[in-house]
Amino acid sequence: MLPFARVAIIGLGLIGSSIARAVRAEMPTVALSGYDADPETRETARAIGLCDDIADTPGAAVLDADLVILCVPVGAMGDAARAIADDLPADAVVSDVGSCKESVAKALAEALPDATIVPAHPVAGTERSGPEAGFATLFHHRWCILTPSEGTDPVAIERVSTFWKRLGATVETMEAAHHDRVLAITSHLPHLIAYTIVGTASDLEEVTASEVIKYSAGGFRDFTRIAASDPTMWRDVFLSNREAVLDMLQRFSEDLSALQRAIRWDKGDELFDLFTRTRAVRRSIVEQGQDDAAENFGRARD
Ligand SMILES: NC(=O)c1ccc[n+]([C@@H]2O[C@H](COP(=O)([O-])OP(=O)(O)OC[C@H]3O[C@@H](n4cnc5c(N)ncnc54)[C@H](O)[C@@H]3O)[C@@H](O)[C@H]2O)c1
Ligand SMILES: O=C(O)C(=O)C[C@]1(C(=O)O)C=C[C@@H](O)C=C1
Repeated sequence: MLPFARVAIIGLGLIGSSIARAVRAEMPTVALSGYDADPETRETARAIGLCDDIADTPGAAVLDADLVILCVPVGAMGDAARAIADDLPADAVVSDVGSCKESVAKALAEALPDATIVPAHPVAGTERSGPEAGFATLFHHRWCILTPSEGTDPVAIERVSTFWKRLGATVETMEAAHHDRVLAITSHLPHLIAYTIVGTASDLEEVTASEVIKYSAGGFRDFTRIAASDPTMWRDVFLSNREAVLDMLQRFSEDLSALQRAIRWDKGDELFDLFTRTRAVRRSIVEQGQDDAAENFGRARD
């Protein structure tokens, strides 16, 4: 049985459009409506037939929905929720896909005090954005983390969980604060490091900077992919998950200083031991079959 019959997607960028495509592929009888604040994005969504209906107002998009998913940058979640408040059906479940959960849960609860809210975070994406960047298989074999607050209707949680499983994801539930600490180190800090290293390289003297581009090899290239990620989305992530990111950054800086010392004082054993430990981490990730990112990116570009 389908967990929902009428799904409204607010925000039709990479994640919203991927959900729309995945719903079409996996649950074709579900009625899909969509809305995006950007008129050009709405036009594109109509032109590519992303949903059954692309509304011109957020209220019109959610009028008949039994599931509403907010797929906007985390800093815009509160605005997007306020914009649907008057038209949201009383029995609709509201969810989101934000990359941080505590701040979003607070914004949604304030904007929609009477709604049933089941926050979610599909841990899957690419550096691209917009309605044409999405693809139906984005969530296959990827985690989707639900962070419902205490007292949330278990039936609503189960329905949202079933929805994500139908899109190919593996679902896990955890507390929002814990989610934000875990993702601070596994996703947010890596993006900060990528933005920094590419920024540093591009600030080098003119000749060297052009050589950096010309000779960029595997490692740096991978950083440039991550550093091409959407500026609005990532500005919002860092400002919304401030405490956890600053804490992880402090620990990272201390470890980086230790490495700096090891290089300065010729402590080869320290370097070797660390690199041996990190190689084991990579191998265990590959063994668990979690390294299908490259495959996903290949599909994204087909
Ligand atoms: N990109 C990723 O890798 C990824 C992965 C998982 C979760 N997320 C989360 O998904 C959300 C969307 O990210 P994305 O990558 O799809 O971004 P995107 O830039 O591709 O799309 C966001 C869309 O939201 C629209 N929008 C902004 N404010 C709005 C509002 N108030 N009402 C309606 N539409 C509005 C924008 O016009 C844009 O089309 C973010 O919260 C992000 O943290 C992103
Ligand atoms: O691989 C990428 O391009 C991503 O940025 C995806 C990624 C991640 O860090 O893993 C980015 C942000 C999300 O909230 C979830 C997934």
